[in-house]
Amino acid sequence: MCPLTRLARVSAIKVSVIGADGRMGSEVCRAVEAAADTELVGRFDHGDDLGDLAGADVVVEFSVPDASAANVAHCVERGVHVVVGTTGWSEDKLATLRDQVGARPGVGVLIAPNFAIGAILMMSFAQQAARFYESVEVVELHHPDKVDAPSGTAARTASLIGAARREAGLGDVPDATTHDPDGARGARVDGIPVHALRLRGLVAHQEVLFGGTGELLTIRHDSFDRVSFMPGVLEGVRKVADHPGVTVGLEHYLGLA
Ligand SMILES: NC(=O)C1=CN([C@@H]2O[C@H](COP(=O)(O)OP(=O)(O)OC[C@H]3O[C@@H](n4cnc5c(N)ncnc54)[C@H](O)[C@@H]3O)[C@@H](O)[C@H]2O)C=CC1
Ligand SMILES: O=C(O)C1=N[C@H](C(=O)O)C[C@H](O)C1
Repeated sequence: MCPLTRLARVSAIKVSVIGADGRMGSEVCRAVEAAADTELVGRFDHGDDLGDLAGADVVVEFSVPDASAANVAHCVERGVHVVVGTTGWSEDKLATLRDQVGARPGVGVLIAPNFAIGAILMMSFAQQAARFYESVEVVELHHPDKVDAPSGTAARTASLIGAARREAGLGDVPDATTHDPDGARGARVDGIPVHALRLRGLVAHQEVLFGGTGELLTIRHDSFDRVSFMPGVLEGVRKVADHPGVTVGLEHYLGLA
């Protein structure tokens, strides 16, 4: 860390939250207010003028997939670091963001499909296991108010598994299905079947099932409460300034990638 950055960190990190009235945004506001080294300076939601972002050093963005890219671009243009939890970051959107951030050297953007430490480990374990199993499917389970499917976590998990399988020279997952008019076999992400369940009472859950001859390995993670995401969000807020450019996945801040 450069001496100037260390000096700046003596005072609390000024944080604004976009999507502050939402389930995650409101939890983030509470966590930022409760932490000794962060100060909540701004709360923004749909229809608000983001302006100078209330003078924030770091913005935390949890809105909706259709709005996130424009919100993040607004922050980057003003030289403000951003920690993004919103889903829906396609390769195209990421490429545009990388260009925007490239024009603002020193600005850091963290895009994390999931901030829960157990979910990050689940993805890492799944990536490790992928080359050993002929079959794999991802099942994500969420609250029924979630607007996107499959979840960002499931899509990322499937992409990591797909890449690991290709690297290991594995072919397609075995599946004799020829007749599935209603899509009962789920979606495919990078060739990996992904199934999305929506049930009242749930928060955020995922199973990754690996099948081999005579055995099944199941890796499961459950977030029972949105507080599970907060240590990861705060870690992102503390470290984003030290990671200029665009980073996808909190694992890169945790020494796991
Ligand atoms: N990365 C992670 O660990 C997690 C990510 N998420 C993701 O975060 C996002 C938000 O999830 P929830 O908080 O459950 O949704 P939510 O629907 O409760 O909150 C979204 C908020 O964004 C606001 N909003 C809508 N359009 C906006 C705009 N143009 N500018 C600013 N604010 C706007 C809404 O009014 C609402 O208050 C989703 O994409 C979800 O998948 C959710 C949980 C954990
Ligand atoms: O909408 C949610 O709730 C969640 N969204 C993220 C996702 O789509 O992966 C993270 C977590 O699963 C909760």
